[in-house]
Amino acid sequence: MATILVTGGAGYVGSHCCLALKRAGHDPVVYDNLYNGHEQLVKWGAFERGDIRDKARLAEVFARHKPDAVIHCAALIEVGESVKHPDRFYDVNVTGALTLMDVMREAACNVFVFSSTCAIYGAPQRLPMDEDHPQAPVSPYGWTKLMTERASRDIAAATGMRFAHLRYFNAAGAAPDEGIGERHTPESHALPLALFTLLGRRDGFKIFGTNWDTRDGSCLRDYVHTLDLADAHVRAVERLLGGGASLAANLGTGDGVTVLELLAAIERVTGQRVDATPAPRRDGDAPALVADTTLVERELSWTPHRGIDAIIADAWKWHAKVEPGVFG
Ligand SMILES: NC(=O)c1ccc[n+]([C@@H]2O[C@H](COP(=O)([O-])OP(=O)(O)OC[C@H]3O[C@@H](n4cnc5c(N)ncnc54)[C@H](O)[C@@H]3O)[C@@H](O)[C@H]2O)c1
Ligand SMILES: O=c1ccn([C@@H]2O[C@H](COP(=O)(O)OP(=O)(O)O[C@H]3O[C@H](CO)[C@@H](O)[C@H](O)[C@H]3O)[C@@H](O)[C@H]2O)c(=O)[nH]1
Repeated sequence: MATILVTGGAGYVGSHCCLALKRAGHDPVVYDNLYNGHEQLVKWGAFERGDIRDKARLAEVFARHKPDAVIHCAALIEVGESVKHPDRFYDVNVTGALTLMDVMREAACNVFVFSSTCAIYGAPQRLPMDEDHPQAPVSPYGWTKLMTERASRDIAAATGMRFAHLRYFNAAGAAPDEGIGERHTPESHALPLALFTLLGRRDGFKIFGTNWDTRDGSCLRDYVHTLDLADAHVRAVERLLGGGASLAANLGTGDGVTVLELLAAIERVTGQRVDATPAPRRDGDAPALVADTTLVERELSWTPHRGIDAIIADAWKWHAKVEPGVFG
């Protein structure tokens, strides 16, 4: 059993990582400033409130819990906001990661699992996208993630730290039976927004572009269940703690789903039709993003077990039944 510090563990992906760590026999400790997180989502270990840019507070938490490894999920995540306020994103996502790795070095904590993103690749030059795809982010958010990957690679070479850069495609789904799921404020992701329409929390769903070069004209994405994502984090931590080599790996399913297919799947799963209307393309969107998962299957023996219907069913149960109770 290892003690794992999960930064951003009061957030969406981080809370699922804590559940998976606990199920695997480990001891998660959440470090989060609650900027976008929720204390109600911290259910499987200690909670330490703090900012990843606060070196003294981090050092105190490392001294108290002596983590064997870090899963670094804490970040600002809104791509559009990163265009408006790049300084904030570089500060939290890059300075915060550097501060965290500095404290890790001082505490002789050598395992760093990092929430990266397919946004580091930028516009797709080939599909599916493998890890050697050219890296040319189109937003400051993507750059902060790429810079953190680069910095941790260099720090690892100098210090002996080992890393796993996990490049998520579209995280989706929930663990409603465990009382955790997605709650971003503001929400910008397609699946929760479509479900909010069914729940009367939004007036209608806008399909951002219907003339893309895809099989039905709407954008194609690779949705991966957060429980599958979390399982990959546990595998990555265990590999590195066991002395395994660093890696950078895509986390996706390899199967693309268009926005129109997502809406059809929602109708299939919930029995209700989303009121959706075509709208102009959203700035910064790529037409299609799909992962090549060969590397992660080989290196972590990881395959996602939940397809789009299971993702929607869990998200639907979370938003419709569980989330209102969790947040009062
Ligand atoms: N959701 C996705 O589809 C997706 C895709 C690719 C990558 N990612 C990455 O996964 C990670 C988690 O994303 P998420 O969807 O769970 O977002 P989230 O907002 O739910 O979680 C991020 C957490 O980080 C915390 N945080 C923010 N700034 C902090 C700071 N300065 N100090 C301490 N804690 C801070 C927030 O309070 C929040 O709990 C992020 O790094 C994100 O970039 C997410
Ligand atoms: O109201 C909406 C919201 C989204 N979409 C479309 O749905 C798809 C998925 O959008 P969204 O759920 O917002 O995810 P992405 O924009 O694909 O962003 C994901 O992929 C990025 C990498 O490109 C990551 O950085 C993000 O964190 C992650 O959420 C895109 O084609 C959007 O254009 C709509 O049509 N209507």
